Amino acid sequence: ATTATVEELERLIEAATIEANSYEFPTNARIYQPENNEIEDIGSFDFVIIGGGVAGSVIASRLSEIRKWSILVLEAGTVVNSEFNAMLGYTAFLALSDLSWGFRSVPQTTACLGFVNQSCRAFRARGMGGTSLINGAVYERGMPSTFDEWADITNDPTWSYDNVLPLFKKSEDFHLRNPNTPVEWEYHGRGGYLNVEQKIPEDFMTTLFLQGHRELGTDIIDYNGRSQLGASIFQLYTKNGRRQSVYDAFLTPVLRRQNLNIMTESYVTKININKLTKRAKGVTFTRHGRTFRVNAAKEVILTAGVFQTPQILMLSGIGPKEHLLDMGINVIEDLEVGSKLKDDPICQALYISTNMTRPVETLEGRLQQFLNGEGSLTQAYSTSGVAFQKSQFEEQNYADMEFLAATVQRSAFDVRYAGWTNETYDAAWGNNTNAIAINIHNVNPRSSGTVRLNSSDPFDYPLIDFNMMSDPEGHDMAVLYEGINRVFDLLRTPSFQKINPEYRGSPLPGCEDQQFMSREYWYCFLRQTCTASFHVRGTCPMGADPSEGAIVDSRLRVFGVRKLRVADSSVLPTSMSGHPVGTIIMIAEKAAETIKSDYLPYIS
Ligand SMILES: Cc1cc2nc3c(=O)[nH]c(=O)nc-3n(C[C@H](O)[C@H](O)[C@H](O)COP(=O)(O)OP(=O)(O)OC[C@H]3O[C@@H](n4cnc5c(N)ncnc54)[C@H](O)[C@@H]3O)c2cc1C
Repeated sequence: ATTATVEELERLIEAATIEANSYEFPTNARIYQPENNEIEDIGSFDFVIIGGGVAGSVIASRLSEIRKWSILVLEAGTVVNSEFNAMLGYTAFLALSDLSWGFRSVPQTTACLGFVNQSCRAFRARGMGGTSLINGAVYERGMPSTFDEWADITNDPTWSYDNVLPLFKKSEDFHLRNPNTPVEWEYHGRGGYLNVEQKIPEDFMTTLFLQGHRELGTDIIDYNGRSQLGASIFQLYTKNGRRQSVYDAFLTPVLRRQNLNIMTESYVTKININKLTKRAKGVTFTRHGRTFRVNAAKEVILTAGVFQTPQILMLSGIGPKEHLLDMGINVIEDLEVGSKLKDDPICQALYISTNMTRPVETLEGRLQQFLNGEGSLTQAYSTSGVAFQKSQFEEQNYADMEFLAATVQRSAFDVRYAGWTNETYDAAWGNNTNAIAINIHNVNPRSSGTVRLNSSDPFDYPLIDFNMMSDPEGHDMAVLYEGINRVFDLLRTPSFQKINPEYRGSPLPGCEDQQFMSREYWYCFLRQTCTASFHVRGTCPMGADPSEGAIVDSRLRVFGVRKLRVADSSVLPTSMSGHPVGTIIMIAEKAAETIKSDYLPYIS
């Protein structure tokens, strides 16, 4: 609920627009640098959690249920409490604000070629709630068989879908707002911390998207039910149309717990590990120009996200031996940390002209709708239709393509947000009018990249190399090209034909030598326009064998180091074909249950 008025929201939007259009991203973390070399000890907590993001918030909430345990969360950002942030419709503005770490990839050679410096944006947020402060709030779990595969990879049946489904349900409070959405109730939870709902009212484009898919013979499904394959409507973890960060959902209700301690603006530089016993003893962090050391009586739990979790491990001596030695860091454990970075390439540049006229909506009208929990500002994407499909190359039963429909307008802001070069954007846009875009994700790619240290200085940003669409067999490119053909199939359906769709892009810079709209042209188009979808994972994958690249075991313990767990997006051992927050929350729930069973003998 809010007491804000339309006028107050208008003022917030004005201020955020100015900030988003002028914000310069930091290129390092020097704002956290201490003023001197003194280190102050601040005592001991049972569990020290590094990073109060999605996973960190869930784990802190669940561990602090045990009143005799003291919990400390160290988070680099602050607690964010702004009415502006509640409006999902302004999500892109939040990524261009000081909530954003401002990471970018190193220059790429196989994707993001039409972006400034051939670099993909790598948005991550700081603040309690982590990247859920700036994300699209889509709630999705992936295919049930993903988790059976995780059980095989880890040799641990507790990761099978039957065993993790109760954890998904435990977190969830599902509400059916749009009755057109099929729901398989047995897969949904009620009464959990995380409200899940759909945007209302359903917009024209969503209805059209579903109708077009029906005409192609695609089932309309609950993608969080028994199968993910089909077309559907987004499930969002918003509450009455307002952003609900994972901090809002899991920690705000329990802040009164005396054993729960949260220190914001606290930047962790190192996990302190006894070199002889290889036991994590505690953590060093900086805060307001000073350096502190805190002891972890039971464990250190690392949830600093997919880029900074591996960075902190490497700074602490856990990582690929050669790389650590190059950086002048003493090696405590030689593990392939940061060596399997994965993100899903997304092509958002397939703009299609239509004869659709948009309903005229005033800002005041949209804000009024938002205050009633409805309308375009309650969702990050312009429409709610989504389809998960299998390409001809997918040998198992996973979705490897995701399609979203968007209504779009030519906008300098989009260029800035995505990091396009103007030339590529202008050519992709071409002569479009009343455009829509059908976005294509490859949600099960084979290519992977790396996260490495830039130096041994904890205030340098890590080096992020996505290396998307680089697999030698060309599988990822072939899937995306099939995606382009499927978009044109959708546009040929009777429902879409009514809006007179037409491709009116111009030849892209760098692709002039290819015959326009030939297969070779589209391959070039994809390399120029595909970028990261921010569903990054896998920098510390879970597995059974560190010699095969696993960093944590099935109980999320770092191999070879005692009293240290990793429990965030870094540990996903495979893709879960889509938007990861639902799965990361489940992993965090499982981490908390595992820790409880390790320390409390009466819990099995
Ligand atoms: C623009 C955008 C849209 C997205 N949309 C969706 C979506 O709709 N649905 C979905 O499922 N996923 C979405 N995602 C992805 C999703 O938000 C992330 O996968 C998820 O938040 C990762 O959770 P995490 O716990 O691993 O890390 P985070 O949530 O990123 O949390 C890590 C926390 O650690 C803190 N931290 C890092 N380093 C330090 C340090 N040295 N010291 C102290 N604290 C530190 C950070 O400040 C942060 O708060 C989106 C991402 C982006 C960027």
